[in-house]
Amino acid sequence: METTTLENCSVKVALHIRPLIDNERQQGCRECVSVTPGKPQVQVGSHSFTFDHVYGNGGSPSANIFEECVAPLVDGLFQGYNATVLAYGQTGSGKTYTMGTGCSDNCQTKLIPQVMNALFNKIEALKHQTEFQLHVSFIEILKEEVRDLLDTESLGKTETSNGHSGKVPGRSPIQIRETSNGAITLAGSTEVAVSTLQEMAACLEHGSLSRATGSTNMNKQSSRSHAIFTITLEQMRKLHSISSSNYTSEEDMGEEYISGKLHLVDLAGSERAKRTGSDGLRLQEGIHINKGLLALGNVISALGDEKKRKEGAHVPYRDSKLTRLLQDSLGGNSKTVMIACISPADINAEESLNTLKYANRARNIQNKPVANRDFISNEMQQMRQQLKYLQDELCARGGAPSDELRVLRQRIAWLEATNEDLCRKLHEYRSRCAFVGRSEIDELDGHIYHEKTDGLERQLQSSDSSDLPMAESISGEDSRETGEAAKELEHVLLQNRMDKEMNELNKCLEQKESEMNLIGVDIEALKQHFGKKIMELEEEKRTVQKERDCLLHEVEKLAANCDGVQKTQDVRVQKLKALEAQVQLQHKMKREAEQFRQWKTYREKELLQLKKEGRRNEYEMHKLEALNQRQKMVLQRKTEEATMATKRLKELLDARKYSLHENSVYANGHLQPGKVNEKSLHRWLDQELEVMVHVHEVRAEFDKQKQFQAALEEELALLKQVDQFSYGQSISTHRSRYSRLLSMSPGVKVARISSLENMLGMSSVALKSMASQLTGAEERERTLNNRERWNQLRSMGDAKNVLQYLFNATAETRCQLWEKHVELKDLKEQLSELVTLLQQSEAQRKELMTEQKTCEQAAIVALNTPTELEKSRSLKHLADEMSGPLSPMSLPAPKQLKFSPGVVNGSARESLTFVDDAQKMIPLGELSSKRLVAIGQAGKLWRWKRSHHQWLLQFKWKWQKPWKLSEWIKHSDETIMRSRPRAQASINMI
Ligand SMILES: Nc1ncnc2c1ncn2[C@@H]1O[C@H](COP(=O)(O)OP(=O)(O)OP(=O)(O)O)[C@@H](O)[C@H]1O
Repeated sequence: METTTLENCSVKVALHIRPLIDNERQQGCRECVSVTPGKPQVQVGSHSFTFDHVYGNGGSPSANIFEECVAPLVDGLFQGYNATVLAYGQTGSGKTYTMGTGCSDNCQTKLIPQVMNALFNKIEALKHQTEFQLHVSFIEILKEEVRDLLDTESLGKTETSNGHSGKVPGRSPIQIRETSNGAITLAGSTEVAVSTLQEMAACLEHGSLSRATGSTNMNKQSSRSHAIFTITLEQMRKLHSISSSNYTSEEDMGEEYISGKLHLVDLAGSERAKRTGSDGLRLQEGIHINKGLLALGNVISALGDEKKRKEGAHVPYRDSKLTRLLQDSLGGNSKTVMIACISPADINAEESLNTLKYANRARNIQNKPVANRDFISNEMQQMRQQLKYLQDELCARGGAPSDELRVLRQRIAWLEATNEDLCRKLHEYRSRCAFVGRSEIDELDGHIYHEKTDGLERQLQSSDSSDLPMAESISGEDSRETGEAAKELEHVLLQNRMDKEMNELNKCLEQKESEMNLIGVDIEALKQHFGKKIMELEEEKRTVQKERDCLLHEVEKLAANCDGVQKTQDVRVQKLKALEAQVQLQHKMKREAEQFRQWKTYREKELLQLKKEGRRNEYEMHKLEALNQRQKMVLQRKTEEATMATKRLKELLDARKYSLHENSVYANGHLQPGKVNEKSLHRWLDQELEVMVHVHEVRAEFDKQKQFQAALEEELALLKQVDQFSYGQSISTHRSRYSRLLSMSPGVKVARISSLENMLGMSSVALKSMASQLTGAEERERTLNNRERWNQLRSMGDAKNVLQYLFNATAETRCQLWEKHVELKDLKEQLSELVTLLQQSEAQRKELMTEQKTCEQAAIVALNTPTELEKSRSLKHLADEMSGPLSPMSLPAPKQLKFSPGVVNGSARESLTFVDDAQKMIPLGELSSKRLVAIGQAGKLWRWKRSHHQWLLQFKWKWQKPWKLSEWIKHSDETIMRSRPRAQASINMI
């Protein structure tokens, strides 16, 4: 196989930004990717990237991808260049959508169907000079195993209950091999020969349906494997010498064999388990997907780094099956286009940035496209000569009869024309013949006619079925004879017909005349009969007219008599009408008054309602303002924290750069090894650890911020949807959670939406800045983790030193951890004590409430006390009961109050009872003995005091401050309420 090599050509990268999808819109996501107008350039936050093409979201229309990026590869395939189209991007970014590998209905806007169309159109155009053979294969890499998507048998067997692969007994898995000339092949994969577009489309559809997909939080139909659809085109092209001027003299120079492969790759998307919500099988798949993509990233990094490339650094193709299979496409002999797919949503900013960085790096990869051509000269030449010899011989044999053939053709044409003419005439005769049959032409004429027509028909038939010599016999003479006979026959027929018509008309005339004679008698009789009838009717008419005149006359007379009566009646009728009108007016007025009343009530109600609503809105507005304020403060705090963390991280990263520089200075021999080195190593290690901790901190802040943003977005989306909720199932499912939103008035809703959007904007900015720091830092961490971190250590001494330092640090950290553990345990114990205290104080509060009620009732009863004397007596009694000192002054003596000792629920209690005038006992409540004693001991003075016509029980607490009992209870309530959040916080902490 001879190969033609093109100059180095770099991997072309096209960026495809899909529009926001429904799911993202519902979450209230905003676009965070902007395209520079007229340039293939995009910005995400402070980052800017340039590609070969940018499609969607303000860039070129997506429909141009095929023409601008893929069609040149299809053309190259016909020249023998291998090609690869690679769709790369995070999960849900639109790779499958763009490629069309998930498309069962062969949608023509996707890339693979367009490739197939272009391929077959070109084959159709070239097929007269080239022989084509097409093969397709379709494989997927699922969990580091290559599966054949076109091998129905093995797929059927491998399918397990969860729809994913297992090993097939007896069938060896597909192996990746490298041929002697370095090409990568798949041993054991099915290669289906196709000759039509439909067959190829069927292969694509069939394989797409067999591909492993599953649902994740980020994509309902997420591809769980990397899929490669490969089209192999083989051509055998005839070569002709350039000097030949015309076709016949063109000299055959042999044939050229050209082959090319086009790989159409739809990668599975990178994913974060946290966001996809994957677990179990999906998580496993995700891990494998990310591993494959990481390996691809490493290959791209190795190839994209110019320095490494020049040094001929190792490219880790063998780290995964994916990179092994794409070896030709990345840095190999293929023409490659990478289509980097991203989502424009701010929620995906971090992932999109990663994709953009990788894609940007891929632009630096240099490929060396090679055309695969071969001249199969000798054997083919021989065969061609043989063919030519045979063709010549055929020509020599077939050349003589060509004149004869021409004459024969002319004859056939002439005969066909004659035949047509005769057929037309025959048709005319046949129709006339039918007419003759109907007019009952006499037998003789019929006989003549039939004989003639039969003769003619026979003639025609003979001419119809005649072969060539027979056809020659029908010459001009025969046709003249036929014409004369036809004219004769026509004339005879016409005559007969006219005779017959004449006879018939005569007959008709005779018949009519005889009828007229018969009818003539009857008409006279009928005339007489009807004349009589008319006379009778005229007479009757006259009689009826006379009767009518008489009756009219009588009516006129009667009318003249009734005139007086009529007048009175008219007056009455008028009065009645007036009355009726009055009544109706009254009714109307009543109705209107009623309507007015109803309207007024309705309006008043409405007004009330509006006022109520206004108040409610005002209240809501205040509440919302408070909420907005609170949330803004939280957001501000979070943003500040995030900014601080990001800033610290940035400082650390800068410091690390400096320390690396320091180390490398030492490594270059500028500094003396020894103490300085040791210290700088320790400093370096501290910084490394601190960077790790800060990356962790920023990541945690980032996640928190994202959660906060997600909550805001959810609320915003719901607020926007609220109006669309019909009172049905959706409202019932959301009501409990979002009743507050559902009952919001429009004004409040608008205010809330704008405040949410404001906050989202702030949050989006913070997220973007964190994402940009994080991607850089995490990527560096990954690289360092892989190999580079420990490159700082130059000797065993350094390594030991660092190890010792690390050991000390770990030991110290563990000791601190242990101390923290002990502290935590103490805290827990304190907390449980607090909880008990809380419970006790809650019980006390309840008890005090009951007491307050009892005392208040007692005070009310005391109001009815008749004399001061009785009051003081009664108070003395009360004081005795309470075993506390009492002031005798101004105390009421509620003779009706009685304390009686008793036991309730195992504790001593005093029942306070009111005895009314009829000596009826009315229970008022209970005071625990303990409480009474406590009050008695603590209180220095009890007194009843009259103020504002109300008796209130007061006592002095130990610090001599006078307290109302209700105030005292309130005070203890507040104490409990104050201690509650602290206790709750402690519980949460534990
Ligand atoms: N250009 C686009 N226009 C409209 N919708 C799109 C576009 N690209 C993708 N989508 C929609 O986005 C969703 C995700 O697309 P797709 O399945 O192609 O993503 P993917 O990158 O292949 O994901 P995965 O890696 O998980 O398989 C689908 O619902 C798809 O219809």
